[in-house]
Amino acid sequence: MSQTKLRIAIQKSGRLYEDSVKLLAECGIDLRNVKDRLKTESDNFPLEVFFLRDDDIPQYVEDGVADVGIVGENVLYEKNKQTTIVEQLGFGKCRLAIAVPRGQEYESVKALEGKRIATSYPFLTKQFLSDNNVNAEIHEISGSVEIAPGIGLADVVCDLVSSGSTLFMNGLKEVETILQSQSVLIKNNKLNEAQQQLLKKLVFRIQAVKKAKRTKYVLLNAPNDRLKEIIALLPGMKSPTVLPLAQEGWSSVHSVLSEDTFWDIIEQLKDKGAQGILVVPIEKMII
Ligand SMILES: Nc1ncnc2c1ncn2[C@@H]1O[C@H](COP(=O)(O)OP(=O)(O)OP(=O)(O)O)[C@@H](O)[C@H]1O
Ligand SMILES: O=P(O)(O)OC[C@H]1O[C@H](OP(=O)(O)OP(=O)(O)O)[C@H](O)[C@@H]1O
Ligand SMILES: [Mg+2]
Repeated sequence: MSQTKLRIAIQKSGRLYEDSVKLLAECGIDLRNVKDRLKTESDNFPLEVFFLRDDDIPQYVEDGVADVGIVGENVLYEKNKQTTIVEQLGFGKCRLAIAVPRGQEYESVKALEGKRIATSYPFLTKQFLSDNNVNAEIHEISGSVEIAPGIGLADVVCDLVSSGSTLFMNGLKEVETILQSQSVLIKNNKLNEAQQQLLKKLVFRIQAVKKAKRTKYVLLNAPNDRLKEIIALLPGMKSPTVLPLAQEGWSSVHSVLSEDTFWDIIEQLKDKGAQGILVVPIEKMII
């Protein structure tokens, strides 16, 4: 009997391609010949990879042509297919927003009444308008949305924004955020037992990579007479490791710190007499 493989759909090229392939690599999954291929597989994990347009990924996962997929929440909610989010992946962060010409006054969503809105996200735009009881005309276009007001195609746009520089360059200002988005791993709703087991393995690895990215390994030298205070500042995975230094009266302390509290704790450690603080990245973190 042939071995079950998990089939994953990722973007063929574009904003999510590199991060998706990198994530698989960080999970220790080697892919054969990625370049210019529409399909490939791994030699060291039972995984087949399909490279697709991101717009098609939710449909393929709903249909079970692919078991799982990596796609932006913006596309996932726009396509409105029956799939389940398994894990947020933290890349491709952007927002879907409404923008109007910079010189135009805008007080509330009512200002959109009767306007022509250019967007590649008709479903989400319609939903936003109807939630706000606004009637407007939607013009669906597949790209270069931000130039629409400048060429007389529309009065307003609803498109993805990250740094805001595309809006700025086209003389537009952001007035409403419809959705905050990042890439997510989605799954088909009817995976069999074998597929679910493989997905569990993949998610376990993804979570270990994600945790490691949020944490740092810290090594420092502490004077023994302040060791207690220094240890009290450090969480560690269970508790910090303490080893005697060759120089009497000093210890080496090792711990794991989360990115959120990192700088704050480092400052306090210095105040308490810690020296020679080394901060090292962690590749994987399994708790
Ligand atoms: N400026 C941005 N910053 C961060 N993430 C973004 C940005 N623009 C888009 N994204 C995210 O990346 C995804 C892919 O964007 P991209 O521009 O590559 O899409 P596309 O041109 O529709 O690609 P495809 O050819 O696969 O249809 C978007 O759906 C969104 O989730
Ligand atoms: O706020 P910013 O940082 O300027 O990013 C926003 C732009 O990024 C995306 O397009 P992309 O550059 O991916 O090109 P595309 O039009 O080919 O999708 C999006 O459609 C916006 O146009
Ligand atoms: Mg697309």
